Amino acid sequence: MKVEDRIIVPLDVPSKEDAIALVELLPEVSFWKVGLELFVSTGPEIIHALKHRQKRIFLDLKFHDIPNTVAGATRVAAAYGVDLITIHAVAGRNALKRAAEAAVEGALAGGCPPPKLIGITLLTSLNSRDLAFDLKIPVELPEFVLQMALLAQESGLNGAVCSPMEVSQLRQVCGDDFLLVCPGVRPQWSEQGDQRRAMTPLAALQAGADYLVIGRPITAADDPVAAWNRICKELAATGV
Ligand SMILES: O=c1ccn([C@@H]2O[C@H](COP(=O)(O)O)[C@@H](O)[C@H]2O)c(=O)[nH]1
Repeated sequence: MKVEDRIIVPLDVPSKEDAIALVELLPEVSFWKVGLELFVSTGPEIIHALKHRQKRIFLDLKFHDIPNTVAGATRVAAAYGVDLITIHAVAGRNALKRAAEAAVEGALAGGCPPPKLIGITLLTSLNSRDLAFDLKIPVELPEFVLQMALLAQESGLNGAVCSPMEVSQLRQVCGDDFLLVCPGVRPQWSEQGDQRRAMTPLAALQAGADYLVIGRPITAADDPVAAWNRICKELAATGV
């Protein structure tokens, strides 16, 4: 796969019009992420619009609820024919297992291939201090992320979302077939914003990430096309 096809760009915008404007501005982006803001605004309309343009879709709604509710939401989302769906691993083993079953049922009902389900381990906007002092989780951050990834894997999910800082450990323990998707990716020339566990695109890929999620360094740049080209050029130059 070409390196640019391993970059997922989030459509973190408030309307369908804004989203389509970005998609048309960046025709070389093949994989787009639809998150909470856009989906709350447009519902499945944006999914249909992206599919109509032959784009791959990461539906990042981060389901986190009781098993019956997570399963119901996953079943409906899987029928849209999206490629990736996120569920918080802390929803628990039963919710994750029910989601894995529901994804297959939903895809069958929608007549499309089942999406890959990936578990959120720990949001990349959180650091060790947040984990220990605010969330009161008495486990070192890398260990917590690993345990959440293993829970996702044991429950039948296809992969996990983690920061580039944990990807190498997860790759080693979870194996090559477990999909690792990394937000918290920042080129050296961009601002960190609210990301707390960030690394560069090259470092994330070298550590073993399958996909990178890179948003504001591209979409909030003065010239998004130039920012996209710069990231792709920098990666291509390294031969990753
Ligand atoms: O742990 C997570 C899970 C999801 N995200 C999402 O990724 C993008 C990152 O956007 P940037 O603009 O590159 O920060 C965003 O849509 C988040 O909802 C994450 O950042 N961390």
